[in-house]
Amino acid sequence: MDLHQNLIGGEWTGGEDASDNINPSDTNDVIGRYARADAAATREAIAAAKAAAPAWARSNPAQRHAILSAAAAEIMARKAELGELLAREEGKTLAEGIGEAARAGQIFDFFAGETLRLAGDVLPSIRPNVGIEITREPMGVVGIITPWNFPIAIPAWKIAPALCYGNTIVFKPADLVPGCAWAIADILKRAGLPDGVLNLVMGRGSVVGEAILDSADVDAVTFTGSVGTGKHVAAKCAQYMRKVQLEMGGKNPLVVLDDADLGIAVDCAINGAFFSTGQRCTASSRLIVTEGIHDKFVAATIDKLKALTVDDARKDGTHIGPVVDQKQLDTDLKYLDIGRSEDSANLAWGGELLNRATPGFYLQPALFTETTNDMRINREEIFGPVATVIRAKDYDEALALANDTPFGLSSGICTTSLKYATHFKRNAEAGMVMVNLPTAGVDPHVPFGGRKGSSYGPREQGRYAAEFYTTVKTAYSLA
Ligand SMILES: NC(=O)C1=CN([C@@H]2O[C@H](COP(=O)(O)OP(=O)(O)OC[C@H]3O[C@@H](n4cnc5c(N)ncnc54)[C@H](OP(=O)(O)O)[C@@H]3O)[C@@H](O)[C@H]2O)C=CC1
Ligand SMILES: O=C(O)CCC(=O)C(=O)O
Repeated sequence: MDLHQNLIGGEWTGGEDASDNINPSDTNDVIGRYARADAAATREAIAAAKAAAPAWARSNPAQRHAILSAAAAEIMARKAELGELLAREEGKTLAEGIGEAARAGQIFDFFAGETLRLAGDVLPSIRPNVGIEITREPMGVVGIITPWNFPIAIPAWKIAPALCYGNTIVFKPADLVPGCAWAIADILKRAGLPDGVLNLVMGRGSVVGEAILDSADVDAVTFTGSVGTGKHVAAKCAQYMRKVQLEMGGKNPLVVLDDADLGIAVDCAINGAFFSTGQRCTASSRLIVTEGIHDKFVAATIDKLKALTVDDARKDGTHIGPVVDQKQLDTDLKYLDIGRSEDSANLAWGGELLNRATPGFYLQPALFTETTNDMRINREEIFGPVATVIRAKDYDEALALANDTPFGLSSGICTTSLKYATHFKRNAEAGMVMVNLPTAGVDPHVPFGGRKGSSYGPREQGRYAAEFYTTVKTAYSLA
């Protein structure tokens, strides 16, 4: 079986230690073998990124544009193949996998354009004959640590802006999904990225991740993953006074008001809570529903859930693929038990393990009703196909419940009232607000991120990405 090596200083290298990339829809299916770097190899990658940094920082916008555009074009041209790889290694459905690959292409395309729009300010000083220039410079070496749930889009939305703004990279993808990460590195190398500008170091967080965090030569770290690891990353970065950006969990509410269009509300709930097997930090895990529509909404949602097909991610007709691995499945099952043990909570549908033609991590989507916001299933991120319904007496109570969470990533409302939609947009304590749309599923060219325990540091994506990937310089000169 082909060994996929790490990319360090422009050379494909390593692989003495390697892991099998396993298909969660069929655990007998090994996608390939992928190298696992150790701390020494990670330090080499950091040294390569450091050595490449001055030249890349001075590279001209046309060169960066050409490379990012070529990568975008190749990702787009290969979106079906890359989407299939994604579905095979992560368990998203084929349609979702292809959609995510296309999104990665759009992100590279966006930042290719941004290379040609880099700008600064020229200002007069309050002193006579003095001029001021405000410019943005790259941070230097950026450590990129990504999770398993968006194996191509999240690396794309960290790598593309890092390169656009002139940084070099040490990229550590999640150990569970090295396939898409390797494909991106391969595409960028062939697109003409100079040696050492992007270094791929696959392997474990406890080894590769720690080596990145422990290096004084890494100037900034961007991380997406769990709250626990995120806090650890932030603490380590503080020791080095290093810039850090964290995207972590969510416990995103979808408020459904009496005046909502029932069809839209149910579609938003099904999509937001259960698509991508609920493994999205933007998933609508809390459905907050007012009294007048509650019973109709629950009945219609369960009808739709009954019609969903849970099966092999790449099979025609599959709506929901498997859970990503045994560890995440165990977490989902643990929270199902926690929910079942709550006094009032009622597991109204789902939660059963499913057998399919191949051995995989198949779990029936689950809906708890009659839950209260203080239950653990409503406080803690589950990250699986499990959602809850919470009753609210009116809009004011629904808004208060929506905001009563340690998280603040995405918040949604289904209503036909302009008054409530407008009030919710202003008062939802979240980085992203959705009106009559699922809480998950965002555009590639606008800021992404949250508040409270969900995010830390500057926003990702769109032009706002410049805040993290650059540092501002103010230069004064006597005319
Ligand atoms: N907000 C989000 O988008 C995501 C949230 N999660 C949440 O996290 C839970 C657990 O998922 P998990 O994959 O374990 O999340 P982690 O936070 O552990 O993993 C995210 C990334 O951090 C790496 N990492 C782990 N430990 C360290 C460390 N000590 N230093 C540096 N990097 C490290 C991981 O490496 P490795 O390759 O070893 O995993 C991975 O690349 C999920 O159930 C879910 O609740 C998970 C994924 C995404
Ligand atoms: O909902 C989306 O489109 C993005 C979600 C995401 O980035 C995540 O779950 O990590």
